[in-house]
Amino acid sequence: MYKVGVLAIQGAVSEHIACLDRLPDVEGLAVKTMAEINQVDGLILPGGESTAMGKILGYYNMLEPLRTKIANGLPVWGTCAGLILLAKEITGQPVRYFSTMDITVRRNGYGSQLDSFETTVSLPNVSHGNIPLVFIRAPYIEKVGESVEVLAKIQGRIVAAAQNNMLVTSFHPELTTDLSFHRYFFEHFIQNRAAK
Ligand SMILES: NC(=O)CC[C@H](N)C(=O)O
Repeated sequence: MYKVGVLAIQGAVSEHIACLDRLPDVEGLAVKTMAEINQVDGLILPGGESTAMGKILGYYNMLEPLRTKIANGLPVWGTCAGLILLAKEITGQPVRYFSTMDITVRRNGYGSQLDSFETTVSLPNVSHGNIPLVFIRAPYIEKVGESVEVLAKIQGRIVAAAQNNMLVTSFHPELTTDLSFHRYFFEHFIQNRAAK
């Protein structure tokens, strides 16, 4: 049984856990402390509000130790606000959080009119069927470094990417019934890594 944590500070935590628990061999756990994070095989940074999560992580002195764990290879998947926490650059704002992934992200990148929308995409590398995507005040990735793999683009904008042990999506797979991205994170970032 693999343990996958969901950082339970704020945001869409229980939805991710429900998806993880539907995967064979996976137990989803809400994690709040470094002691709890040290027990898991992988970590999801959920959607929510990156500013609030960053402040609380700072308040509990978790930014540095968690950054070190991610830099040392902890498999991590940032959805939406979680993507912002991992980005090295955030357009128009000086504050950075873990700053481990070589991407430049634009917060609330779809503006007020298209604050939230849904679409579907075909990503043969991730799943055979069409994948439903839910965007909620979503960021998008403006620029990626050389060692970043772009996984998905919508309307010409990068919305999913990977680098080493890090996966990011600007949408919310945990708000759909489709498990493609949860399975992809588990199989490619956690299970394969453990087998190496
Ligand atoms: N759904 C989300 O996670 C939204 C992210 C939020 N707009 C932020 O900037 O942190």
